Amino acid sequence: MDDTHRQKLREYRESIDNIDAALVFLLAERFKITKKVGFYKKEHDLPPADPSREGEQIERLRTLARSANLDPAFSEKFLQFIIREVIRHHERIRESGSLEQSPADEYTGKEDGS
Ligand SMILES: C=C(O[C@@H]1C=C(C(=O)O)C=C[C@H]1O)C(=O)O
Repeated sequence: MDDTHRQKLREYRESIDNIDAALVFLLAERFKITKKVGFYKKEHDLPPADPSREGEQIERLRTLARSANLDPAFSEKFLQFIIREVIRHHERIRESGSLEQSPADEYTGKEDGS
């Protein structure tokens, strides 16, 4: 690759790196608050998943995606991917009262403690 291409790509990639960093911080904040929701649900014996809330979020994000010129199907898949992980956390909190894995689970790579 010649220097011109290298320089141009470096410039674009700087911006990509900043955006990726922002995404990590945003996701960390989201998981911080969904963890609180998980403990609240456990305390009040509420189910980990709430499909009607999820349906509303998906509709809202699909509309936002369209207005931002982003593929609504992609935004839906992205949100569902995150929500699946949140529900997994809530199930773990409900069953064990914590999000931490035991050292043995970490060793075997198991996430359900089996
Ligand atoms: C965070 C919640 O729990 C689950 C996860 C959701 C999410 O990550 O947005 C939405 C609904 C629930 O299935 C919630 O009930 O608000």
